[in-house]
Amino acid sequence: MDSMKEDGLPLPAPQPGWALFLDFDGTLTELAPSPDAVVVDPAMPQVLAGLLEGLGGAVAVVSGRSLAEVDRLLGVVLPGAGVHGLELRTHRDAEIRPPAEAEGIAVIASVLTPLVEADPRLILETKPGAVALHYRRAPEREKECRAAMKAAVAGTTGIHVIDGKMVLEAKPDHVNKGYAIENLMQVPPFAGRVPVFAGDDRTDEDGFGVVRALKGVTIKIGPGLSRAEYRVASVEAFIDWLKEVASVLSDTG
Ligand SMILES: O=P(O)(O)OC[C@H]1O[C@H](O[C@H]2O[C@H](CO)[C@@H](O)[C@H](O)[C@H]2O)[C@H](O)[C@@H](O)[C@@H]1O
Repeated sequence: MDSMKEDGLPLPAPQPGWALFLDFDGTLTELAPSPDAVVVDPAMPQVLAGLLEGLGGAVAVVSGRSLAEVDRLLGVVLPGAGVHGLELRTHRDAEIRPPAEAEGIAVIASVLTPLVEADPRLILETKPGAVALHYRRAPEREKECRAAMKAAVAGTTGIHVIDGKMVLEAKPDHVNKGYAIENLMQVPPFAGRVPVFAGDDRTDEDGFGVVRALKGVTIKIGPGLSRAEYRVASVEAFIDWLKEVASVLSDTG
């Protein structure tokens, strides 16, 4: 296992043989008080189009959100993985491979509903095969949210809770972002390329582990312990770098 560090190397020079895997929240957009409040840089569709062209289509989004949500917010359809790898879409025009029935998720959501109904600052986000309890607008309620989520998941099987940024998510055990990247790396146009994964969150660490094992490039956005090798301070600086990558690759391509 690679060690966790608070710092990292400055971002590397772009390479045409990369396969680029991008987290969404905290990587392609600044975090916002609620999932619906994020604002995507209006230049993003053009930047992504440039990256797709420069990297032979090997650009994917790997998000905790559903792919339908990411498509709507980005305004561009990319190959990728949603709900931490539960949903997979290997090509831009392929159908989303739907998650297998996650027994228990509906039960967890119904157990948590009274808590959220009693405090409008809390948000229950239901996704295909997973459910997230957000406490960003009520950080002082973190402990109660943890206890409620733990109680809701007790008695279900094959489901565990992951810690995101002011969110607790219940999802099936068998998937994570590392699994998603491994799957995408087996199909064209990703196969045979060097994987590059950028993310900001604890849930991205599984992806960093897999990409490091594949001798790829791992990029952490913002502060916090990470096993990523490279580090960039902010979403803004990362998006500037993506713009530069798109421009360099179009000049050399
Ligand atoms: O894997 P990601 O694409 O980074 O998605 C992780 C989770 O992101 C969203 O929640 C986070 O962003 C919200 C909007 O900025 C913020 O309000 C919340 O506190 C963050 O945890 C999303 O709502 C989740 O479904 C994703 O799993």
